[in-house]
Order: sequence, then C-alpha cells, then structure tokens
Amino acid sequence: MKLTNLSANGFRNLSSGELSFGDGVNVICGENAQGKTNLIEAIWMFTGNASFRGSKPSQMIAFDKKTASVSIQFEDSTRIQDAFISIGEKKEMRLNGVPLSSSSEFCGHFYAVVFSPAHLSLVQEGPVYRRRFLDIAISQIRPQYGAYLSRYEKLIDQRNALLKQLYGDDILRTYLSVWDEQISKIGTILTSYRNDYITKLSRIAAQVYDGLSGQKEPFAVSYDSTVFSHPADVTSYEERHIEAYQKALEESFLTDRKQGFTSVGPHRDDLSFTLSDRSARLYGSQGQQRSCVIALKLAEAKLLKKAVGESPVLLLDDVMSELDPSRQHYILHHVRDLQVFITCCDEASVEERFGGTVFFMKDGALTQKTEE
Ligand SMILES: Nc1ncnc2c1ncn2[C@@H]1O[C@H](COP(=O)(O)OP(=O)(O)OP(=O)(O)O)[C@@H](O)[C@H]1O
Repeated sequence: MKLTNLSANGFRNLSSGELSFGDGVNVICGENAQGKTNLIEAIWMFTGNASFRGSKPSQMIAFDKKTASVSIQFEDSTRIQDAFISIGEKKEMRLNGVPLSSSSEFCGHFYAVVFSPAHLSLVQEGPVYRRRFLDIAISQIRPQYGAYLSRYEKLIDQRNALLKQLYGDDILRTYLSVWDEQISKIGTILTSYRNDYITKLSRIAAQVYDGLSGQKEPFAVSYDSTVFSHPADVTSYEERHIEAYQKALEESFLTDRKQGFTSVGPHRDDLSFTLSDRSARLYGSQGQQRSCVIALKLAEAKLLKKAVGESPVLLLDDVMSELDPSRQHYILHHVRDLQVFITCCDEASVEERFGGTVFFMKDGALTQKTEE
C-alpha cells in the first residue's frame, strides 16, 4: 500500500497545498515544533482510528480556522483510491467519492501502523494503553472484532448500572444472570481473538527484538486474563470456556456488588512485556523500553501484511531517539520493503543511511530536497 498524495487545508499548522510522496522511505526532517507529527497524524486519520496522540478532532483544526480538511490518494495492489475527511462545522468523510457515515468505515481500506513517542506508554503506563493497542491492531485485520467489542462494552455498562442500582437487593442476582450469560459469550470471543493475536505477535516481536538488540535479552509478550488462568488455551468459542467465564463472574459477584462495577473480563485484562523474564516496565532502560515498543509495532506491521495481503504504510515519528547506532541500523534495514514516513530532527543521521526521498518541514510547509 502506498500513499501517493496528500493535501491539507486548515489542519493544525500544516500549509495548504498538494504533497506527493516517494514509494519507499520518506524522511521528514525539521526542527522541533515545525509540523512533522501533524503530518503523521493527518495520514493516520485515514485508518479510521482515533488520534494516536489522544487528540479530539476539534483540536486538529487550525487555531484561526473553523474547518479542517485532508484528502489523500493511495494505491494498493489492485487500484488507486481517494479519501477525504473534513472536521469542524461540517463533518464529512468520503471514500472514492462515496459518503461514509463514520470514520471507522475507513477501516479495511487504508492500512497503516504508527509508532510515536506517545506509544512508549504501552510499556511505561497502565493497562488501558495496552488494551487500546490490542483493540486497534485486531480491528484492522478482523473488522468484526470492533463490533463485538462495542457490544461487550455496552453490556458491561448495563451490568455496572445494575450493580449500582440494585445494591443490597436479592433479586439482583437473578437479573444479573441474564447479562452474565451474554457477557460470557462475547467475552470468550474477544479473549480468543486477543489470544490468537498475541500468540502470533509475540513470536514475531521476539524475533524483531532479537535483531534490534543483537540477541542480548529475550523479549516476551503474554496475555494476562482476569477470567482465564490459562488464556492461551482459549483458542475458540467453546462451551467449556463460556462456563468457566460465567463461573468467574459468579465468583466476583460480591466484590463487584461492593465496588459497583464488573471487576473481571477483557475490559480489565492486560499484557505483560518481559526482557529476560523480568518486567520491561520495572527494569528496562529507556532504550530497551523503546526497543520493545518498536518490536511490537514492526511485528504488528508484519501481521497486518500477512492477514490482509497488503503492506501497511509505516509511520515512524521520532523513532531513532535514544537508540544506539546498531539498533538504528536494524530499523532502517528492516523497513526497506514498505512505504515509510520517518520523522527526525537531524537530517544527516537518517538520510545517509536511508537514502529515500527527503523532505524538510518548516512552519508547517513541506518541501522536497532537491539534488545539488
Ligand atoms: N490546532 C492547531 N492549529 C495550529 N497549530 C497547531 C495546532 N495544533 C498544534 N499546532 C502547532 O503545530 C506545531 C508543530 O507540532 P508538531 O507536533 O507537528 O511538531 P514536530 O515537528 O513533530 O516537533 P517535535 O520534533 O518537537 O516533535 C506546534 O508548534 C503547535 O503549536
């Protein structure tokens, strides 16, 4: 998959006008606060996912404008497509001229994987970031996952409301059993999707990490379920798993009633990242933690390519900081067969080793470097 053109209008500080990109590595150089991440964010919108910076759409509109719009042209192995998003007074999304009712409908058309420093929270912060990573990654390859997830979240909200409303009421348990039955079924499906994804991802991420670190320390990823003691066994939708799930809900009933929320299920699950069997969060250096996230992201790109048959566009924002030259070299070598957008402050550090098409970003305006 390749992004060939992009034009932005009123999107953060990006200048208006049409930009064209190279097939392979696109190096976006510039000093701090020039608009490099803004460009990456504008491209990412077309995956149908929320901003990786956690920004609301209204924050993406230029300070002096009421509307922002971005259009892109991209090509996969079969055709050229165009997509358009407008944010602000008039919210509009179009794919090949056809209006879409929600940006999530872009899912399954334009594929990308993004790394930004914000993703370090995957290793450094709480479980919510790791669950979000999983949910976005799985939704890109299995679009039905998103529908199961929103159904599950609604059921959990309803169960929690019931737990609060009927506190101390004996009839509560009878009511809850209706929700528990449905939650157990959908929760089992979500766990099996996540388990399948993590099994594949951990294998590839471990290989990538080995390459990055020169096989210094083995990297492992595992899924920690609040329902199943051996989540790796939950490979499909089976009656015995649903029964085990229902049992876990029954066992947590007293705690849940006291706390007023459901304490077990995929909405409370987590991922563990270890280096030589020790927690990467507690013991990893900055460079090791960054390498873990990069390994996860490169593994995500590989899995996505395998699942959908298209190479995703790789968006690497400030990926090289804190990495030693051998790790930087490994990344540059590893991404050669994809279209990549890589931002950096120091042109020489990347260009010499990447080659590729080099651009300069200054005050939101992107210009391509010309041969001297
Ligand atoms: N809605 C907006 N309207 C106008 N400008 C904005 C808006 N949101 C952010 N900016 C500006 O965009 C500028 C560039 O931001 P960006 O995050 O892209 O920088 P960057 O080039 O990636 O820098 P760094 O190397 O420091 O990460 C910032 O100065 C910020 O004030």
